[in-house]
Amino acid sequence: MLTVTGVCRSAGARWILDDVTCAVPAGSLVGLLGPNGCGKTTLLRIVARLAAPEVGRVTVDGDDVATLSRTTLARRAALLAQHADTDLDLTVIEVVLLGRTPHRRSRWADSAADSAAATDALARVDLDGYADRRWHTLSGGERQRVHLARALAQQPRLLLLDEPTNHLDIGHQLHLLHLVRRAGITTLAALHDLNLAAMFCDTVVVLAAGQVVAAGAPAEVLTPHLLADVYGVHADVAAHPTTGRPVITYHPPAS
Ligand SMILES: Nc1ncnc2c1ncn2[C@@H]1O[C@H](COP(=O)(O)OP(=O)(O)OP(=O)(O)O)[C@@H](O)[C@H]1O
Repeated sequence: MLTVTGVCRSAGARWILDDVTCAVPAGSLVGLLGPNGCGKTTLLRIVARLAAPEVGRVTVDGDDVATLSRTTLARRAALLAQHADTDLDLTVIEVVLLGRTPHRRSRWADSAADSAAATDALARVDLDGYADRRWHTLSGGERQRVHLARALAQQPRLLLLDEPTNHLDIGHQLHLLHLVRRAGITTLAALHDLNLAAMFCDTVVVLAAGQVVAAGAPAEVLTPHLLADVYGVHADVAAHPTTGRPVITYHPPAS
């Protein structure tokens, strides 16, 4: 389980996260929503301890992340960053094996378990046969899937995803979120596509200007009123005939 309690973070003279409290129950997928610049990436980075909060606390399975060693935290939590890239001339399997770093017994050799975890992770993102391809020859969507494979190979208890469906075609967007949901890993995912969030997330947390303005089941939170308030858009929200989950149809802006 992930808990975030009273987290504040400033940049210059303003708060970019202002008293943020939220939780991701064990095994659930929580969508972190909100418009550009509302603080989603900053919050994910604080949970991954790439940035520190000025106030507040983050715990993973009961332990304050500030007290965990880098290796212990890396064994527990994997972050798929928004603009993950590498300039190194690596093959796909070498990138995926980077996810094994916190588990390695030897700095120099991959164990059978490392190789098995990496090969399995590549298959799960639908990239069998890509192991020996060079990273720089991959398309944007293929790179995104390799990065997810790296995070899965890390075998984390907590998965932090920053816009994981970026660059992916609709088939792979659905496949990725289905995969994440079925993996049963405690996951906090920043998402811009509200229909995908509604389809896959157990609950959603909506940030606006660094504050939590709504949290709960997608059907409770994703109302026309909230979409107008937070995103400034007009939309109809209907219940899916089979799942009951919200389906959003946007209206073009009035000219
Ligand atoms: N180092 C920094 N210095 C100044 N401002 C910053 C810094 N880091 C983030 N910000 C600002 O904090 C706010 C939150 O940024 P953040 O990247 O967390 O937003 P986001 O919700 O992930 O946005 P997006 O949906 O566009 O990716 C933005 O206004 C951003 O410009």
